[in-house]
Amino acid sequence: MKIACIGAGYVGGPTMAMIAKKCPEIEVVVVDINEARIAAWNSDKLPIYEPGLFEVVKEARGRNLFFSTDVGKHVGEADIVFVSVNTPTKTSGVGAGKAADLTYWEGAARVIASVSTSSKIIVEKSTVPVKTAEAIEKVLRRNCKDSSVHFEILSNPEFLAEGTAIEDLTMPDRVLIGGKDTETGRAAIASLASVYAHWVPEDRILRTNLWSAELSKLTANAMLAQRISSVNSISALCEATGADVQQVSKAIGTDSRIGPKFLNASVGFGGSCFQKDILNLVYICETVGLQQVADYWNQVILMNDYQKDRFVQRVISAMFNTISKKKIAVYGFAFKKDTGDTRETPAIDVCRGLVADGANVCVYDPEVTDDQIHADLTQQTYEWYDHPNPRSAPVDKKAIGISHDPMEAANDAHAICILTEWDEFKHYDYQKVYESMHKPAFIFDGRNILDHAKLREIGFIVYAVGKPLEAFLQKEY
Ligand SMILES: NC(=O)c1ccc[n+]([C@@H]2O[C@H](COP(=O)([O-])OP(=O)(O)OC[C@H]3O[C@@H](n4cnc5c(N)ncnc54)[C@H](O)[C@@H]3O)[C@@H](O)[C@H]2O)c1
Ligand SMILES: O=c1ccn([C@@H]2O[C@H](COP(=O)(O)OP(=O)(O)O[C@H]3O[C@H](CO)[C@@H](O)[C@H](O)[C@H]3O)[C@@H](O)[C@H]2O)c(=O)[nH]1
Repeated sequence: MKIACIGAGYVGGPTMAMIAKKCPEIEVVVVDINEARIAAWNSDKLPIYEPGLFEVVKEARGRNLFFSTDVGKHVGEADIVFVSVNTPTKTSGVGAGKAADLTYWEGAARVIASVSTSSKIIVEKSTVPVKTAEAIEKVLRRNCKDSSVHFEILSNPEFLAEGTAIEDLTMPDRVLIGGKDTETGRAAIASLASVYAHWVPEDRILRTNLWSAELSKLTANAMLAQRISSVNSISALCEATGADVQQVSKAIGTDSRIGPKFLNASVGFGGSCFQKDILNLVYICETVGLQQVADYWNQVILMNDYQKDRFVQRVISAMFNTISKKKIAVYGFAFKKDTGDTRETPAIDVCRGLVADGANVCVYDPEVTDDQIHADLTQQTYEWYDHPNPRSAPVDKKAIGISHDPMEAANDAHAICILTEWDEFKHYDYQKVYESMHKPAFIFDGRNILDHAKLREIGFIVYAVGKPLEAFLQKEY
């Protein structure tokens, strides 16, 4: 069996590496139009940072795992073609700011059609709107010159999270395969299931119809993001009342119907998926006339925007309503720990908000590159139609410092903002950090990862999301 995967990104690379590792008899080729990305996959410096990924790639690369820019050749030869291209939110035209942009998906489908001389199973790995399979099938059918070629489309959404991709792929909670309830549909599902069955227990391979699989992916992300927005909304109430959001999360999370995961209050959720997929869900609801359902899910995003903005307001008000010309160290720029990915990271909005109020930020992140930080903060980003962020304007490069040393970043600073939960932040010598800062020295813990009592003993004024406000902050706010 030969597998090709179109799209060598955060999903295509790790998922195919895992299939190649677990199925040595299957040839797996990951193809992409981005030459630099393919070159990086073929090198010792992979294009994405993901714990454990390099070991998996190294084991299979050159044996039965290959990375190539020759899209036509490898797709043409494959029995199964995974499509894991990007499906970002549309930024212009009908549905701008909400609908998924399927340009890359359709482009991939047209390539598949044009090079296919044998029948193939086409697997939707990208996250797509419900009914995409139907549209893609039409594109494939109408563009393939050989009428004897049959395309069977399956939906096999990916649930890995960045930072834990290898863990998630090694032991997935489930593998979801949606397909048609026809003879060829059932055969295709069985064929794809046999690939995963190399390492995934049979009872974790779920089979559904196409539309359920497509919708399950959007729903899973919406529900996960909703939990974060819910707990973040409660964090604001905790600060107003003296309750402690971590105690509340623990108390509710021990209820087995609620469960303990995804209840960490934070500066807001980021990442390339949650916002995009909820907007997509909202758009689908609107197009089928379900405005109340659309409004319900849109609120998850509005609450996330509120949380990011609330954090910036806290910083400003705590620091006597002026952060003009004050140096603020930002610890963490990635949207979560153990990744170098900054897509939709809350750090963008927070840094822009701080700079808009006159601060000089100095960013330290162990994985994100300087170029990425500069690009994220200085380039024009899309103004979301339904939730424009007043603090989202690009900022001047001069107001952004970047340091590769956390001690240096904090030196002469008035405040530190913790925006990513990198483990190393817990182990710094905060006594030394304190001594190098202006007084009063503030720490704004947007991830609740530090030892706040110890920091207060040292002399810091500490704000932590959803935790009881210390007297100093109550007076200032
Ligand atoms: N990032 C995640 O953690 C994650 C998890 C689950 C699902 N998803 C979904 O998976 C999809 C891919 O996400 P990603 O983060 O891997 O995106 P990505 O941007 O990292 O990678 C997509 C790749 O596809 C390539 N590409 C686009 N059109 C192409 C074409 N016609 N031919 C060849 N290559 C082409 C691009 O060059 C790019 O390298 C999205 O739909 C996303 O929503 C992402
Ligand atoms: O209790 C929590 C958990 C997460 N987050 C934040 O939420 C965002 C997303 O985190 P996470 O879901 O762990 O990472 P992603 O890589 O975005 O993974 C999500 O999005 C992927 C893309 O669709 C899905 O495949 C995954 O199942 C889904 O978890 C990050 O900013 C986290 O810091 C919180 O603030 N509090």
